[in-house]
Amino acid sequence: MAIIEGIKIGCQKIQPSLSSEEAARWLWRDLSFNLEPGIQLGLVGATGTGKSLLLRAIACLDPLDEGEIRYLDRPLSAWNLPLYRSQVIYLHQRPIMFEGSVEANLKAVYQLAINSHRRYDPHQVRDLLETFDRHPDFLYQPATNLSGGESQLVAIIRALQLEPMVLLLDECTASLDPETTHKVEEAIAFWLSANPQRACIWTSHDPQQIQRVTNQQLILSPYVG
Ligand SMILES: Nc1ncnc2c1ncn2[C@@H]1O[C@H](COP(=O)(O)OP(=O)(O)OP(=O)(O)O)[C@@H](O)[C@H]1O
Repeated sequence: MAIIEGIKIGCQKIQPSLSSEEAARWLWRDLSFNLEPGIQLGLVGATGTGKSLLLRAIACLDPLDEGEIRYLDRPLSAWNLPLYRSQVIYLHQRPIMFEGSVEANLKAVYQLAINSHRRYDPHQVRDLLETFDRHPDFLYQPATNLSGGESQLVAIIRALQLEPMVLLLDECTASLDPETTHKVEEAIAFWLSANPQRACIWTSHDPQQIQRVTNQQLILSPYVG
């Protein structure tokens, strides 16, 4: 059974400056896909074809205009949203950091009611920091002063510590150097291998990365209606 299934989904781009007939055009339509367990799916398409929008729709952050997305064979509307979002995590290219230290940012997710049964695990976090060659003192840095790449690392650790089932990786290594990018790819592969039911979707502007890490690809083409 697919973990996530898109059934004839469509999304329109709203262009308020245009006349009403032209104002809404389909970015993608009649799009169907399956995300199977164990798969790293590459979402491929030119700039502006709606890759981020598709990941955000899967994460239930943007609505669809047509069709249905299902998680574990149930429509997203049938899921408790916080529970769904704790299992299917979207990683933004420019993650938002809260005021406070890196560690405060990592701990913040445990204040959500859906994670109240979990505890922040300093050993797990230190292991992840080590994986990414970060000194433990990194935890005490003010998170709002981090570089783009450092913020991406914090966002990746923040997600991995929650042991989600699906990661939606939206150019999540775009600001990292090649060596750290490889370490992130390895950490994602390790996370995936720890549970055969897990899967992830990558977008990247680096075709080599898509070739390297993904074992299936979904090509988004501009919709011609
Ligand atoms: N919620 C939304 N509803 C409709 N259209 C949107 C929405 N959010 C963004 N768009 C538009 O959809 C188009 C596709 O944006 P998106 O960021 O998904 O593209 P992308 O394929 O990820 O591009 P890139 O490769 O540059 O990252 C853009 O023109 C954007 O303005």
